[in-house]
Amino acid sequence: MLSAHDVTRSFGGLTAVNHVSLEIGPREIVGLVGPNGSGKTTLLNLLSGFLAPTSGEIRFDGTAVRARRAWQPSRLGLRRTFQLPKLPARMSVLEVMLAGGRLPAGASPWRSLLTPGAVRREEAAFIGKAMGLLAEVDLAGLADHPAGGLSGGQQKLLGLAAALMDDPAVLLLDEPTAGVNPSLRRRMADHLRRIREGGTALVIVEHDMGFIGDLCDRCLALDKGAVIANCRPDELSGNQQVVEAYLGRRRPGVPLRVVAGGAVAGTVDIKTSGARA
Ligand SMILES: Nc1ncnc2c1ncn2[C@@H]1O[C@H](COP(=O)(O)OP(=O)(O)OP(=O)(O)O)[C@@H](O)[C@H]1O
Repeated sequence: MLSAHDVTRSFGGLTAVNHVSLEIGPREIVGLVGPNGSGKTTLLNLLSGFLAPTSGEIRFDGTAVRARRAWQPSRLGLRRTFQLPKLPARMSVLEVMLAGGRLPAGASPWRSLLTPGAVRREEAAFIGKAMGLLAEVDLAGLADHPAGGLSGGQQKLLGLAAALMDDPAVLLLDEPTAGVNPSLRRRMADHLRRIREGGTALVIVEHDMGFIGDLCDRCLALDKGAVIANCRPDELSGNQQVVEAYLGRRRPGVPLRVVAGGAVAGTVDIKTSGARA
């Protein structure tokens, strides 16, 4: 459905994404993991049509995704969230939601004049959908508040809810759990599973390996811009290349610090901080 064909993206002399080819299938949940600076966000930007590749091509259902035509990726059914969302501060939470979706057909002035009852019903359904999505992320009570007044975690949740207004075919999420409290993280995981059941494929950049293990069917691990593993989340810790990417090359006698645990039994939490051997 969504695919990358030998995609490279450079910034000056730095190659952030290096000859990556991949395929995301319908209703798949795929995690993008890797150490800091390994190219995850750049790859997400490329897949979502937010950034153009230096070489190679991104395709969605056979159509080339064109970053230069800003409206095209979302028309195709690709939506994304940001690591640090920049929401219009003065718009209310509900207005941000309504701006996230395509307007009902009633937006046409002629239709509003000729069939006002039908238009009112469509608008009520549109607002009802927005309120339902806000309720899923505990923000329905803040619908009239300015979006700029929300906490960082709440702004991320609003970004997620707004991205769902159009029922995207593929939703790409950049670190969705950063700044979100643990109980809401669990609800977010349930919510993302329901989104998949509704027919949307998910690509998730995330450092929380418990969240990844809990949710993803498959993981792509990146190192220095290249894909070094394409496997189930529980297979990551047994992959020597992945372990070395996180921890650095093993010196003789220095144990690998891969710590079992995380949010779900059987998943593996690869600790990155201060762990370079
Ligand atoms: N717009 C840009 N201009 C120059 N260099 C960039 C730009 N965007 C990313 N890079 C560089 O590309 C490399 C990959 O960055 P990227 O943000 O994709 O990594 P990441 O895996 O998402 O990192 P993190 O986990 O820390 O968010 C880094 O060296 C980064 O400095």
